Amino acid sequence: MPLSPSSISHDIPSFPTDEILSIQLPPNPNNLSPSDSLSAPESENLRVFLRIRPLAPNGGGQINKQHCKNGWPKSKHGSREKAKKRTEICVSANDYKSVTVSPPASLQEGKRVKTEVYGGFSQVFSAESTQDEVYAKMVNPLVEEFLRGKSGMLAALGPSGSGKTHTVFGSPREPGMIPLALRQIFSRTEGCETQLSRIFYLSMFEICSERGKAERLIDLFQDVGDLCMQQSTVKGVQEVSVTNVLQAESLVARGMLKRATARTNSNNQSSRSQCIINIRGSPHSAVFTVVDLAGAEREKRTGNQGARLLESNFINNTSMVFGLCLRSLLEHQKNPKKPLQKHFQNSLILTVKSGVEDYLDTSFLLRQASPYMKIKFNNAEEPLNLVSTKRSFQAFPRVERLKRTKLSSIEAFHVFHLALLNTNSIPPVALDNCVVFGSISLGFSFRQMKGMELEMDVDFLKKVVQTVLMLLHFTLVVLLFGIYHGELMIHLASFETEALPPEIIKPEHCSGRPGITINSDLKDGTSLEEGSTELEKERKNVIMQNFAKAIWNVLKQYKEKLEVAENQIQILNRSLADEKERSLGLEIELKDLKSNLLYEKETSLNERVESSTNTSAEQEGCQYDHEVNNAGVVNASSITVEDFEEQGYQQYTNQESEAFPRDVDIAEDPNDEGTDDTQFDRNGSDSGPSEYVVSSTKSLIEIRSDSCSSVERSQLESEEDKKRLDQPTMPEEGAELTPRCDASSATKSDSKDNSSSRALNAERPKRRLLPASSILLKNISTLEFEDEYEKPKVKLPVLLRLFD
Ligand SMILES: Nc1ncnc2c1ncn2[C@@H]1O[C@H](COP(=O)(O)OP(=O)(O)OP(=O)(O)O)[C@@H](O)[C@H]1O
Repeated sequence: MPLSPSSISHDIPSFPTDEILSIQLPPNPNNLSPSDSLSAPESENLRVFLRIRPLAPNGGGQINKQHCKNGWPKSKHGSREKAKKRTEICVSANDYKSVTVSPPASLQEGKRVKTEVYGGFSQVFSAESTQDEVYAKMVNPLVEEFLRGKSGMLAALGPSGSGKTHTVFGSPREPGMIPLALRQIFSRTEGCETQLSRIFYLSMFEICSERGKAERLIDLFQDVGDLCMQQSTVKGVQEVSVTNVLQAESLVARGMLKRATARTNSNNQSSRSQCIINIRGSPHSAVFTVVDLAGAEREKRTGNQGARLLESNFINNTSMVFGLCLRSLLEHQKNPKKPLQKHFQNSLILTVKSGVEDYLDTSFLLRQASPYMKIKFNNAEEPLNLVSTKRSFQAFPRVERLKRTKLSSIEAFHVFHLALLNTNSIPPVALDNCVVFGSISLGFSFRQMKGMELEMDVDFLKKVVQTVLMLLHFTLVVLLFGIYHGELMIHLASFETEALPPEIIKPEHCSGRPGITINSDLKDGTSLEEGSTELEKERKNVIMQNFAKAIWNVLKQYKEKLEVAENQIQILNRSLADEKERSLGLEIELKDLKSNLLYEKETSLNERVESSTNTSAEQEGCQYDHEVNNAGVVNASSITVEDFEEQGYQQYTNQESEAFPRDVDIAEDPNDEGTDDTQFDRNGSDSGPSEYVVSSTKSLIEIRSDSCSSVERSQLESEEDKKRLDQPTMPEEGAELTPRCDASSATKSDSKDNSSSRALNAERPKRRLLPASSILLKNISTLEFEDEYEKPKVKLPVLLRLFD
């Protein structure tokens, strides 16, 4: 049973892109920090402290008896009520981790503001807490880390007059975090043997607004004019070396004197700038940074106008952008696969005022900042010397350049994080104006978009792989291998390793990546690099192996399919040869049938002609006793129907009657010669058909034919003849022919026979024979035929169609 082409299976599997892409790979060592490869990262939240400023005897920080220069005069209306309010508080510590914020009664009624509890702080410092307590719990760990070589940062954030500056710098009676830290630093190094180990470098500068239009960077230790910012780096900041705590404290005090402050309705000595202080151990050691941010202000509260108002706008903008940056870090928490790497010990101190008048400021800050506690970092242990390496870099790339560079999200966060935390160069830039922060934020969005681009690339690649393979199968497997393992990997690699700013290049960023080198003096970094390179090699091997396996499976499947297809082709070839043989046989059969048909036609025509000849003879008065003894086969190949029709029936009839034996017997009873029912009376040789009177009531002509005759054709012809017979000129049955020929005359005229009849027939036009032949055909059609080719005749149309 030959297989039909439709039965061939076409379910060739598509390229297993999904299988390949779902291959589980070991983690990329490039994405791991050195500590990751050694031990599980220690996750840690951003430490957020809260300090509640006590109520001032005169009403918090609003101690003005005389209104400030650039502020609206305070309204004296309702001062009694306000004095009463000053004794009320809006925030109180529940325990060392949470506070309750209660709105004033007036707000509770009108605006349905509810009491809120904020928890999760690293430590809540109540209004009664002292500077030492705050230092001990908040700054002491940072300083300890700093002395062990790990950088750290503390930033103070809060509304104006909430005690940021008081906390950071303090007063001579209540020294703040900086003086206390300096004391601790120098006290710990007193026992050191070498002088060098007791030298520390201090720098202090501020970023303030210049009439609300631009930012100014001012070195607070030296009068060297405004600092400039090059490639997002503050250039020209002077580091002053100090060898004892007194030097350091006096230096800081001098800087504080220089810092821009102004009296506002909220604070007698309100800071008008962001102030950054760096303490560095040695040229190649960690940095401890403290940031005293300018507090957000409410115009209504401060009553600022003019230059103060412009300052307020600047301060509020920077505070807002700082908050946005922290929120970006928060957003990053949603991606559990890419935790933030923390290279610095960092803390945030929130300061709030506890007065009921300050409810809005306090509530707003806590609402805004409490989520910051959820910011998580993975502790990334940093080699001691790395800080110094970082320190040696002078240029931090411009923000514009960041937009062009390709970084993974994690690296983008490194940029931001370092911008936030690396106070050697970044915070001055990061905090100086909203544009810089905004740009960093934009840069981050750009990174996220790049991440999307990567996903799109993978999806697109999948589609391309599937589509192209459907068309080109094997040939493109190799090419796709190149695309997948070459371009995609290259893309990923470039995505990850596109030039990082040198300042933030860390061993975990650089190891094993081409084009990025680590400072050769980093012994730890070098070993890490080697280990990481090996890991990456191993990872690449796994990728290659898995990919090769997938390709191998595909090729195997295709080979099987190919074998099946080849078998099917062989089967089809065999069945095709059989069909050809069959068709050849049928062709031969058809030829035979054609020749038989032709012969039959000729036979029938001959009979017609003979009949007509007999009729003519009878018409001439001669009664024929026509007996044909010859039997034979017509050589059909020498005759065609067309020739026959062209040359006339008669001619062929005559020739055939002589040349070929006939298979047709027209038997007539010799005894009935004289009384033959078929009598032809003839008036003369020239008599036309109109003169014939045929008596055919007892026509006993028997025609036996061995050869087949086309029934259909006979029927058609008989129909034509019928029409002719039905013509009114036809004689009726029983009608007698006149003149009548008797049998004797017919016998006599037998000698004349053929020659004379031939001559007559040759002259006689074709039409004149028709009535007689029609009669004959009519009779023939009523006779029974023994037709051995009956069956092939039925099949003829089918065969003919086959050879069309
Ligand atoms: N914990 C505290 N104990 C006693 N007095 C405090 C405390 N905190 C702040 N003060 C006092 O409150 C006043 C305002 O404090 P401070 O100047 O530090 O506020 P600030 O947050 O820095 O304001 P700004 O943002 O306007 O600079 C100061 O006179 C300060 O002495």
